[in-house]
Amino acid sequence: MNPQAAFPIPVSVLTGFLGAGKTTLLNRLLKDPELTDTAVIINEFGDVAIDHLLVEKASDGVIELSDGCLCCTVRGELVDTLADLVDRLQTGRIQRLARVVIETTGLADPVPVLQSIMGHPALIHAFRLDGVISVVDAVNGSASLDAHVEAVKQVAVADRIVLTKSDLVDDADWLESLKARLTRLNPGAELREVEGAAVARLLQCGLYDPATKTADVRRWLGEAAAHDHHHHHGPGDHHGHDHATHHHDARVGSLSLVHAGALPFSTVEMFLDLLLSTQGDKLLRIKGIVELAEDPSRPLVIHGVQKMLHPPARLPAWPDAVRGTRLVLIGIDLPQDYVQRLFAAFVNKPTIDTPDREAMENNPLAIAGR
Ligand SMILES: Nc1nc2c(ncn2[C@@H]2O[C@H](COP(=O)(O)OP(=O)(O)OP(=O)(O)O)[C@@H](O)[C@H]2O)c(=O)[nH]1
Repeated sequence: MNPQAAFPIPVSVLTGFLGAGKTTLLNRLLKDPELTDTAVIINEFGDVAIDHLLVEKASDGVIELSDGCLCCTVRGELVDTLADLVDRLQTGRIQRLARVVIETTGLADPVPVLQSIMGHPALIHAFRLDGVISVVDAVNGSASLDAHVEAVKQVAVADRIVLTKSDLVDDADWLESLKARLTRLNPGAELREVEGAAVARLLQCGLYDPATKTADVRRWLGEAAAHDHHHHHGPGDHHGHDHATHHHDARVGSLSLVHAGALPFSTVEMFLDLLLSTQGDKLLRIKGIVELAEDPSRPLVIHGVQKMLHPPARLPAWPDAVRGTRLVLIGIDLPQDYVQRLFAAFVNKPTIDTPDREAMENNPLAIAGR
C-alpha cells in the first residue's frame, strides 16, 4: 500500500438530527490545520445537493453520495466510496489521507453506517472507526428525541456529544434538563458545548491519544461516567413520568461487565458469539478491554456495532495499573439482567440458579428473561 497512508485510516462519523448544526461544525473543524489531509464524505438527502456547497474547504476532498435513504441504498455506495478512496491512494491519485469524516443525513439511523465501515471485508484493513460525534441542537434537540427514535440512537451511539445553539437558549433550566437527558441516554459519552469543540481533537475518539501515543482506556470506554449511571431499563419497565414523556429514551440503556481476572480467549470468543447471536440486533455499541489468560501482558481490545465486531486488536501493554476485563455495552431494549447472567455464566463458576457454560452453549435460550 501507499507509504503515504498509515492504514488503517481513522474514520469519524458526524451525526445529529436535521439542522442540528453538523455542517456548521464541520466547516469550523476543517479550518484546523491538523485536519489538512481529511476526506469528507457527505451523505445527501433530498433533491438538491446543497451540503457540499456549504463545506468551504471542499475542492478535491468531498465525495458526494447520491440521494436516498442512508439505511438502505446508500450503504452500498458508502462502501464503494471508501473503497474508491483506498484505490486513489494506492494509485497515487490522492497523495495523503489522514482521516475520513462521514457526515450522515439528519434522518438516518447511524448504525448501518457504522456497520458498513466496520463490517466490510474490503475495508476492514484500510479503515478503523475512530469515533462517533453526535450533534444535538439545544433548541430543538429535546423535541427531536421525543419524536424520532433515530435521534435517540444518534445520541446513544456517540462517543462525544456536541451541544449547539445554546446561545439561542436563555432558560438555564431547559439547558440543564437537556444535558441531564443526554447524560442519561449515554453516560459514557463526553458532552461538550460547540464553542471550543471545533478543533481536530474532537474527532480523535479512539483508544490511542495521538499526541502522547498512549492508550486512554478509561476515556475510551467512557468509564468514569458510566459507573455512576447504571441504567436498568428494560422494554417492560415503567418509569412513571420519565417513561411516559420520553418513551424512546427508556428503551436505551448502558451496562458494564467487569471481571477481575484473566480469561482464556476461547471464553471471550464464545461469550461474544452468544451475545451477538442472541442480542446483536439490540446492541448499538460494544467496547471493551480484556486480560487474556494466554498473554496477560497485552490487553485485547474489543470494539463492535450491533452484530459486527472490529477485528480484535492487541495493545502492547496495559496503560495503567487496572487490569482485568471491562466491557461497556449500549443497547436498545437490551435485556440487561440476561446479559449480566450470560457474562457471569462464562466467567464465574455456575451458581444454583445460573446454568453452567456447557448447558448454555448447547442451549443459549436456557437463561430465562431474554
Ligand atoms: N445560533 C446558532 N446557530 C447555529 C449553531 N449551529 C448551527 N447553527 C445554524 O443552524 C442552521 C443549521 O445548521 P447546519 O450546520 O446546516 O445543520 P446540519 O445539521 O448540517 O443540517 P442538515 O444537513 O440539514 O441536517 C444553520 O442556519 C446554522 O447557521 C449554533 O451553535 N448557534
